[in-house]
Amino acid sequence: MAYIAQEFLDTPPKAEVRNLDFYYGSFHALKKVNMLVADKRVTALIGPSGCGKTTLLRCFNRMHDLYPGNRYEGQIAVDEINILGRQVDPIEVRMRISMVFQKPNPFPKSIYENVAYGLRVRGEMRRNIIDEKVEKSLRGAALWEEVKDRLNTSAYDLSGGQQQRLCIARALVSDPEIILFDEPTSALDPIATNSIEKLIGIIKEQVSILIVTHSMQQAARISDYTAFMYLGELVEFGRTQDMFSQPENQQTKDYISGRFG
Ligand SMILES: Nc1ncnc2c1ncn2[C@@H]1O[C@H](COP(=O)(O)OP(=O)(O)OP(=O)(O)O)[C@@H](O)[C@H]1O
Repeated sequence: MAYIAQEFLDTPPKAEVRNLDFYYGSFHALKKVNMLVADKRVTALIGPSGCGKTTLLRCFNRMHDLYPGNRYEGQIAVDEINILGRQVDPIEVRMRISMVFQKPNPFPKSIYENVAYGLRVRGEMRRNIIDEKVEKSLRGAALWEEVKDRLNTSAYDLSGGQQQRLCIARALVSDPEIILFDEPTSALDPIATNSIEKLIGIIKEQVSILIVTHSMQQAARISDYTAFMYLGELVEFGRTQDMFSQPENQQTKDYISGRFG
């Protein structure tokens, strides 16, 4: 899809994907993707299985760098700096842009240590600062009241929904500018899903959010903008309301109405 004008958004773009191609070895997984991520808004990535949603999401925090043979071409500019640039440290990028995965994946540590870990690896040693930030992040993830009296117990003793909120607290602790969510509720029941969706609505007041979802209802409920992908291309990008009521592209229309995928 061609370049999207910044004026299209109701807030300035936090990130801008420009002519992005991505290759897994010789497999061309993303093809000239252009997209905007509006500041303090939720952008949903939708499309049939294998279209490249997760691949695109992972470009944003340089996850692909962990495997040899992967290659990017093009740019993802965050505040006008290309985070795919060779001079940019991927570890730095992952502090600014954190990720929450499909399955809750707490570390085999206490609730407290799960959140504190991100601070410790950055060299934070001051106990009072760590305490403060752990509490703030757990509050931000709507988990504090449930765990404040058992911070030193194992994260594995939490329910799936609580574990996912713990992972959100872990993502929040580095004060990220963008949070990437890869199907964050697909392993959760409807009640836990509802609480994560509500939470995303609150977090977006502070942070820009990009979310991959297979649920059209979820995209419609929580996102402000939606990007529809197909076979590695970004086919349509628009305001979620418009996209779901009057998609411009026939493929988008077919997908949204459940006619394929
Ligand atoms: N590590 C890899 N090596 C080679 N090809 C890969 C790799 N990971 C993904 N692919 C391929 O890249 C394409 C896009 O995959 P991706 O996981 O991004 O799709 P997706 O839209 O997120 O799918 P789903 O909705 O099923 O999670 C697919 O054809 C997939 O087979």
